[in-house]
Amino acid sequence: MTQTPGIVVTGASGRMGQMLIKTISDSDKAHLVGAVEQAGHSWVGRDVGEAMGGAPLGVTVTDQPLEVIARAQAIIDFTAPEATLEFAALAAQARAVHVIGTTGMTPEQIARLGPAARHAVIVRAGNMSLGVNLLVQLTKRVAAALDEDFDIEVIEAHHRHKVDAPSGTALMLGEAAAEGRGVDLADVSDRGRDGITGARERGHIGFSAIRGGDIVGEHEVLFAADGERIVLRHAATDRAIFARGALKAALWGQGKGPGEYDMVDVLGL
Ligand SMILES: NC(=O)C1=CN([C@@H]2O[C@H](COP(=O)(O)OP(=O)(O)OC[C@H]3O[C@@H](n4cnc5c(N)ncnc54)[C@H](OP(=O)(O)O)[C@@H]3O)[C@@H](O)[C@H]2O)C=CC1
Ligand SMILES: O=C(O)C1=N[C@H](C(=O)O)C[C@H](O)C1
Repeated sequence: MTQTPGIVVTGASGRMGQMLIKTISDSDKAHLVGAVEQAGHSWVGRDVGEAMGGAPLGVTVTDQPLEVIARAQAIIDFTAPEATLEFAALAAQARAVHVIGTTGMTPEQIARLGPAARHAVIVRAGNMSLGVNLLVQLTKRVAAALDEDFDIEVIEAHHRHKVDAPSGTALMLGEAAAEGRGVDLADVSDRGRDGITGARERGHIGFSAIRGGDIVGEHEVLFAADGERIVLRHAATDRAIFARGALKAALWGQGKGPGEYDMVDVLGL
């Protein structure tokens, strides 16, 4: 029988880490070969299934990522920017597909993924769901069809624990709107308005972030003109959509040439 790809999950105890472990364990297309946490974490040395409060999965949580990545065909990584850069180097060494869901990376940190992508496949997206990646395409089309009489605003809402803003998804949507308009987002981006900001500048793309409760992730792209408004909206109600997308990316990357890819490549949108 052909063996399915073995996958390592980093940030195993995290909200996404646990969802990924469940998704991989339930899948017949891949199997879990490693679960990584930081040194000193209370889960290290325990069976990851038991640590999650369920049945044993036969995988012990480790703080030695290279040991498990060396035996894996893919690593799925929803952690934090500097950790992701370290995992990228290890995945490149092992020639394992590195699926990156981590958001909040600066342009400099993203550029530092370049050397790893010369040796291995990297699939990175601020949102791994089918719905959001479709919304990105729609945003690009709508922005291309409208002129600057329509003000573009990206509004996002997330749970109280989220540490980065605007969300990775909001930035993807902003980039798509800017691309549709044929402008560089860095030149037209309005972030964090407060105080006497002056009137809105024509052609700018604004961002607003709401944080509260257990909101999984909601995104709206507003095109507002005199006399009419268009609203494109996505609401995530279950983190499983991100985990399913990430697993799809890990499988899609098998046998692909080294390089940087995103979910538009994976989903063929
Ligand atoms: N692209 C997408 O579709 C999605 C992206 N995300 C992004 O994924 C990331 C994680 O989100 P979420 O699961 O909610 O966050 P959590 O805080 O619940 O989990 C983060 C995990 O990463 C671990 N971690 C943090 N720093 C390091 C490090 N230096 N080395 C190793 N492990 C580390 C944490 O360990 P510890 O507990 O020890 O701190 C924790 O287990 C965020 O950037 C979020 O925006 C989230 C959902 C969807
Ligand atoms: O931190 C989260 O939770 C999420 N992060 C991603 C983002 O920054 O857009 C994706 C999703 O919205 C959930």
